[in-house]
Amino acid sequence: MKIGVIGGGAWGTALAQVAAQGAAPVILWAREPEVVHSINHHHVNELFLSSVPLSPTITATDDLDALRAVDAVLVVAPAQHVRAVLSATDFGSTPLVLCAKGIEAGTRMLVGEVAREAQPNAPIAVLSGPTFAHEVAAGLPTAVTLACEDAALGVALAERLAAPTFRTYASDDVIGAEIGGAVKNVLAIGCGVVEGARLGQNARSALIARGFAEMTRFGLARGARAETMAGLSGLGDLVLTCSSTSSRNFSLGVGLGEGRSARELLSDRRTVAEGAFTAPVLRDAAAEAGIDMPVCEAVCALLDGAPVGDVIGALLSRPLREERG
Ligand SMILES: NC(=O)c1ccc[n+]([C@@H]2O[C@H](COP(=O)([O-])OP(=O)(O)OC[C@H]3O[C@@H](n4cnc5c(N)ncnc54)[C@H](O)[C@@H]3O)[C@@H](O)[C@H]2O)c1
Ligand SMILES: O=P(O)(O)OC[C@H](O)CO
Repeated sequence: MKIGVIGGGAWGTALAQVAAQGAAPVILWAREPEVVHSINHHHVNELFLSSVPLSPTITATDDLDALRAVDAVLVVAPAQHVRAVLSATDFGSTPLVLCAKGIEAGTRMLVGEVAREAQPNAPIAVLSGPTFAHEVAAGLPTAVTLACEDAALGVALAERLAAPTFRTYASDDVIGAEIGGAVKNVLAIGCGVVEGARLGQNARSALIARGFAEMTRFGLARGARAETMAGLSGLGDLVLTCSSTSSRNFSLGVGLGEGRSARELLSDRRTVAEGAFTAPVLRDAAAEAGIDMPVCEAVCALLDGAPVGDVIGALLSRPLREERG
């Protein structure tokens, strides 16, 4: 199975490296000419993942049509750009493995829904889990969920993408895998705020647990399974992303907690913090569906510039309730 990758950011590059194990040829589309040049001439992605030498069997291109000849395409553009890249060419019935974590602004669609609209003939799978790109590219042990409604295709993709240090777990819960990845980015911003404002480890754990309850409520309402929310692509990724400044979302939250503005923190950055885009979309989708998501609402308020003390005070002064659900 020849693999193509859309997106030459850190994650697309790391996944290309995984797919190139055993000297398999991989073709990667990158938007930035300097990324194409750096990979083809120096076997490294200087711009987004300079820490790891890449397999010489990875070829970069600026021509999306070059990916029409592969057997499966990993879609690793940021969530807000997936529609544009998938609308630029016709992938026919080539399977698309969606690796972005977010919800599209405006439509409130998950990336899978966007992909089905843009490429109606392509079977869809989702790859998600606790995966810092630099660790995966360095060959550190990692496990992910590979969700696909077509069980046979899911197993084939899981086997093709597995590597000695990259373990894939097949699932048929596509929506659950997507929702975990999208929601954890928003919660990671909240945990970063707790860190930046020095609110303590107790507060961070409380936020992870209550945030997980929100993620699960939202997931179940959209048809996800509880076991998926508690798995690699849900709780697993939530814990990772809420624990480390290696996370761009957590780091954004740290900056907010230190009193800097989202506008300042997000200006001029080349790398993506998906949670900043997903947070208001998630808040609105939850409100429309009558799903209580106070932590996500708090993150939106912080992104909008509300003082940390006011937002935390409002969260803590909510009426006491049972923990259940
Ligand atoms: N980095 C990780 O550790 C990691 C791990 C798992 C999932 N992800 C997810 O993968 C997706 C991509 O993140 P990343 O970390 O590879 O990106 P990145 O932050 O390393 O790089 C930014 C990417 O955005 C692309 N981009 C910017 N503007 C664009 C546009 N107008 N159209 C198309 N592409 C554009 C750039 O070309 C580049 O590929 C995100 O949804 C992220 O949540 C990232
Ligand atoms: O750096 P972040 O916050 O985008 O997180 C990267 C991955 O999603 C972690 O699994």
